[in-house]
Amino acid sequence: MLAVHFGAGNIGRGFIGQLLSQSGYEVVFVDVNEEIVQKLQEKRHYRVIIAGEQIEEQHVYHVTALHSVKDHEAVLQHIARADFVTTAVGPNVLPLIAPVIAEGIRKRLEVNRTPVHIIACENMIGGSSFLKEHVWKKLSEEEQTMASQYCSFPNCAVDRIVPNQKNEDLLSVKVEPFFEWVIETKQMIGTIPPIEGVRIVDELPPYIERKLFTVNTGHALVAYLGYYKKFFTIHEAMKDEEIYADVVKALNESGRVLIQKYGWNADEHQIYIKKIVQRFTNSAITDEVTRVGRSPIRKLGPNDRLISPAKQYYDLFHEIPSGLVKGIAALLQFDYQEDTEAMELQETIRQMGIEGALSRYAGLELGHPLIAAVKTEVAMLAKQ
Ligand SMILES: NC(=O)c1ccc[n+]([C@@H]2O[C@H](COP(=O)([O-])OP(=O)(O)OC[C@H]3O[C@@H](n4cnc5c(N)ncnc54)[C@H](O)[C@@H]3O)[C@@H](O)[C@H]2O)c1
Ligand SMILES: O=P(O)(O)OC[C@@H](O)[C@@H](O)[C@H](O)[C@H](O)CO
Repeated sequence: MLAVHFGAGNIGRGFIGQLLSQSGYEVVFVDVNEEIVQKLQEKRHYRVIIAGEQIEEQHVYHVTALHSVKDHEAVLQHIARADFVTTAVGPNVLPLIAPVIAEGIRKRLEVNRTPVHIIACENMIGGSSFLKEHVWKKLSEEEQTMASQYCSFPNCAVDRIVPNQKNEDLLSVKVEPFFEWVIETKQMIGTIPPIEGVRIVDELPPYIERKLFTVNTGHALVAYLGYYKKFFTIHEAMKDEEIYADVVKALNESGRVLIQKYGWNADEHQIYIKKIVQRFTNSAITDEVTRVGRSPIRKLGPNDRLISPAKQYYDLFHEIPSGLVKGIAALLQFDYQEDTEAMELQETIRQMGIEGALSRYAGLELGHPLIAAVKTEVAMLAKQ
């Protein structure tokens, strides 16, 4: 059994690769980082350090790697044989890897007419569908028709906090104990081969929105408010009583939307929120606010973790969700110089103002009541 996984980074090694390997798959990572690729080829093994109240080590075997440009032909051959093709490269990179996946599918159609599941494990709604759109652009109509019989792109939600790594050896990954991987079966071709620990559901939207609008919404608030107050890590920022209270407030707002929209049980959702808030306080991992706040333009998107729940809240309840609005205001202050999106966002705010930036990146129409609320919150933050 073979899995080809694009992106041997934090979540790739620390979660997807680990689960696939433990489920009996030979895992071939594909990456552009030559150092990581070489080390994986050499060692064919790495450690996952599970850091909670206790520290536990798990060993991941039967892994290797290919360079996505230098080993192009080998990547295609592996896609042609794989049972799974998975990705964890970041939403903005999916269009860049789509051409090689399309070529791999083309090769596969020549030599192997069995189903393959192509799954984007990214923090976004409809990640695999988005990848499919880009792959399809590279195939002819005839190839698309053939590929439709064998290649499915099930959407999924993945959850495990994996910080940037600072270990002695390059391949080890320190992760939190919690994990969740939910895959949607709708429109799947054939049955999904078993992967240990994966939950299979008919319809993904309730699960991906619950994850993105709780874990990632809360995480974004801690990151941006923490950065604003000059905290270095997420767990340090969570010790600030005001930030803690702001996170809980915003999660109750997104929770109100999720409960109303999907019928989640209110008491169970409170337990879910508590568990997530507790995960953010884990001091056994060092997760920098700048990692969690990375790519603020992506995070300001209309379907992403702050704007989508805020807009849905306003549309459903005709009230301003002041906790979520504070998170958006804090995002607009994120001026981390090493983050190119943060720099672009700051430049846009300088040129077009907050209203212009929210209209351009968040898709809020000029005059939307959320814009005025964000502006008020930005002014309040400035007074602190
Ligand atoms: N880290 C987490 O806690 C976490 C949890 C859940 C989901 N995710 C999602 O997983 C994705 C990856 O996040 P991450 O934290 O692992 O990031 P990361 O930067 O650690 O890993 C991304 C990897 O992709 C590789 N890459 C970049 N361009 C590539 C290309 N063209 N071809 C092949 N590989 C390429 C990079 O070299 C890197 O190794 C993101 O969408 C993120 O939202 C992350
Ligand atoms: O990966 P991003 O940039 O979309 O979001 C940053 C973090 O919130 C994220 O990586 C979480 O750690 C992860 O989603 C937990 O499952």
